[in-house]
Amino acid sequence: DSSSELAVCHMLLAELEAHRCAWPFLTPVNHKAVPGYKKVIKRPMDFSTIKEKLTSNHYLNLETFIADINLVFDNCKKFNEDQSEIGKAGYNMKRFFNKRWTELL
Ligand SMILES: Cc1ncccc1N[C@H]1CCCS(=O)(=O)C1
Repeated sequence: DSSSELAVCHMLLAELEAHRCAWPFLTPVNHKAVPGYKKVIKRPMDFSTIKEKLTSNHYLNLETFIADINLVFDNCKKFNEDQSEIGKAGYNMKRFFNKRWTELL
């Protein structure tokens, strides 16, 4: 049911935030400090924004939550070179997330 799904979302988000490769994704990208980001990335997303949406009951179910998590990694892949530090962190986080939520299915 949706309350247990939301408990799963909280748990997954906590694990993502605790991951050693989470540092690029913990707060919104400062588009004033990152040239081109505002123009290129149409729907910015980060873990702190997801936590705020989760705690304010914005997510109706697991799939809307997973969609925002994947937006974080899709934005990362679009903007960052694959072999950059941030690009590699995004790839590691995506692999970790996919492994964890599929284990919960
Ligand atoms: C995810 C991402 N994509 C593109 C550029 C920057 C970022 N993240 C930044 C978040 C704040 C700290 S940082 O400035 O080192 C990295």
